[in-house]
Amino acid sequence: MLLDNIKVAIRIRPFTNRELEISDITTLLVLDKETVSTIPPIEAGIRQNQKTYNFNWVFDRMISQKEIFETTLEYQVLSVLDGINFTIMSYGASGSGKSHTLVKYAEDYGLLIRSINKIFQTIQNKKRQIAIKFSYLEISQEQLYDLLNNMNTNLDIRDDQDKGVVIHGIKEMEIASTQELIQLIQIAKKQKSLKQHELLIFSLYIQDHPDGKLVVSKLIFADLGWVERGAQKKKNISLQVLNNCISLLNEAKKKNTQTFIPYRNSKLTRLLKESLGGNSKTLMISCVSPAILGYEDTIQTLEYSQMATTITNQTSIKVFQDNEQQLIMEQTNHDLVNQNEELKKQLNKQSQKQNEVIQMQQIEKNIIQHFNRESSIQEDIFKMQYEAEQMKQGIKDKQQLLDKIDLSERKKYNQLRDEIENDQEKVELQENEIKKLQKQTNDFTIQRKALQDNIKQNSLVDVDKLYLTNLIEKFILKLQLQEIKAKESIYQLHQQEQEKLLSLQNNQITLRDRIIEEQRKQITQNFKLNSTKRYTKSDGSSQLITTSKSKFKLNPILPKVSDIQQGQEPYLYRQSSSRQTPQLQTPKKKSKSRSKSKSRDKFKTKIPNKNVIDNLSTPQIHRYNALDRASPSKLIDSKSMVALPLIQSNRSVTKFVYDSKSGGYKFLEEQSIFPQQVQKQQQKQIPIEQDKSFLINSSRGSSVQKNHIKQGLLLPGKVNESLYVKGFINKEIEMKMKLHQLNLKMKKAPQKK
Ligand SMILES: Nc1ncnc2c1ncn2[C@@H]1O[C@H](COP(=O)(O)OP(=O)(O)OP(=O)(O)O)[C@@H](O)[C@H]1O
Repeated sequence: MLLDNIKVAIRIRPFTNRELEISDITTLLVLDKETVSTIPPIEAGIRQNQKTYNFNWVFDRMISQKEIFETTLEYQVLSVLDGINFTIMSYGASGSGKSHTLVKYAEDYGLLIRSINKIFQTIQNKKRQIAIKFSYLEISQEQLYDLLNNMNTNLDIRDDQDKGVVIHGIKEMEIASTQELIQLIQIAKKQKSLKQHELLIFSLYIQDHPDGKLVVSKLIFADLGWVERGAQKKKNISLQVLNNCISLLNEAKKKNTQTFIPYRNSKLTRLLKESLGGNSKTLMISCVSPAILGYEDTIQTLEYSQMATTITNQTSIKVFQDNEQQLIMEQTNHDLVNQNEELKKQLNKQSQKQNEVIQMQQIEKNIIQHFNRESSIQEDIFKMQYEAEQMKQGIKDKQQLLDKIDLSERKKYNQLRDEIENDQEKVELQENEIKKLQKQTNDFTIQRKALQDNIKQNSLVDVDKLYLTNLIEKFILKLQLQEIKAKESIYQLHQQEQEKLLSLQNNQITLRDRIIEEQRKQITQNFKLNSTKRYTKSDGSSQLITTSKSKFKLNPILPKVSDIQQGQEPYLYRQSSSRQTPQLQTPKKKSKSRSKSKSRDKFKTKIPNKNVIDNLSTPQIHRYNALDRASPSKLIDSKSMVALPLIQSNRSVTKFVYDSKSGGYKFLEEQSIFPQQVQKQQQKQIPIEQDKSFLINSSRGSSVQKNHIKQGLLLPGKVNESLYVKGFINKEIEMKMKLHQLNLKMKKAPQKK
């Protein structure tokens, strides 16, 4: 049995940036390698005298981890290979550098990694047969947690006669290298909870001890938590008991008496019982801050650390009996082999899983990035298409406005025309941009395929593959939805435009019907009045025939227009009796076959002769009419009062009048226009393009004026027969068809969704 005092090293850590902001004055003065003196800070107003402490080692701020290890442990720790227990504990306030000094397991390694590495090096060099088992636990709020197996929540400390203090149920893993230890710590740290005290325990099974017997030793690294402030303060019982034990052991030593040491009062002191006055070599690394901020903690650390220097341990080697040794060896070997396998499997599994996760995350990221790009380009295209459509509509509206502007308002006219040109340029630019973007989308199909192939070819598990395939499907669906939505809004835009047009045209149809009705009445009236009068044949007979035919379509004797021979100008011929029905005569010599027909004998074919007077007792509808010549859109203005000459006979003219004051239309029969006047008007040719006005008769009597008619409401030309009217009706049907198709399309769109 060897008597050996606890060794205590003081490590002063460097100032932190935060501490330097307050003050760079140190509270500790290192007098030599073993002595440190406190400098009570005046700023803190603490009335204390300077005090000097002695330790085994005092390490100043700039000392390296390596130096500390080489000074305090490099060879000392190897005593565990001889069967002697060894404990290294870090003690000190929060943030004083305990973990940094003791358990740092990356880069600037702490004492733990350096010690284990030294042990493995030694075992390897001397080819010694030693097995090392590792267990890792945490003490928090007087509870033990197994950090190598988080399922183990029911750990229990027991006292064994032969083995000393034993943690029942704790997992022990065999380690064969420093690297394995680092990996285990890394895994364990992930499940670490609130840190208070951490204990890393190594059991060394020494098979080649010079005694020829199995020797077991323990190496413990204890990273002790400090007294927590606030709510935690009372709960760190373990540290309070530890301080108490140190204090009592120190007193006992000073007084040279036997004192009861309350190790059992806390989990920590129970586990460290052998390290404090028991069978173990112990190194206490006390960490302190040089800053004024931590002065009180520094003093407390130095005080307890100094007390610890007086504690004496008695070290002895624990040797097992032969048969017992054999059993333990076999058991240990068996355990070690199993645990080794398990560890390797775990590590393999973990790295494989990690690879899969990384691969999967990468593919997922690629998919998301790709479809975000697709979506944003598609959105841009639709947005621009919508804007272009809006602009086009705007242009149409402006165009209509332009048509209404009178040429006399040249400035306004030019301004609007420029605006239209500008808008057209903008639309062109927009459409070019759209084309550019659409070019970019060409590659998307190939890229999508590449993403799908990547999933198939990858060594991912089926669940992951399925997830990624579904992800692509989901994005494609989203894009389709986006497309339908965008098209819907463009359809709506078109629909609005068409509805606008349709309602306008409906108004015109109503108007037309009213005109027709009035015209019919007028014709019937005139027919009765003038039935006995004779009329001269009109030129332009084809139109006259068409008109007359329509007006007298109830008369079954009248031939169809198609019956009239080509090249022969048909005209209406009226037989002598004024009461006879009007009949058509065609020239005889050019239609021999027809002349044979009995039914047509009544009609004599005649070479058109301007002198022949048509005695057909129908009202002669004035051939030249502004309605015939002028574009219908020029005939009526919805804003001013306009009279539209509709039907003219020798005696009267009936006009269709829009009265903006009353907001409606009305029919007026006006004063007579004599045939001579009519003739004059007929001869007067007004070019359609230039005709911005036409002659109207004001309802206010004789003031026959040439009024300026602004273009406005569309009105059918020659009421019921002009090509325009026919075209208009066709257009209406066409529009309705379009609207119907559009509606069908719109109904289908949500079904697609
Ligand atoms: N000697 C040193 N050199 C450089 N940095 C250090 C040193 N000591 C401590 N630090 C740094 O100071 C910070 C606190 O150190 P550490 O976590 O080791 O303190 P602690 O005493 O273990 O604190 P706690 O008890 O709260 O866990 C860490 O960022 C650490 O890297």
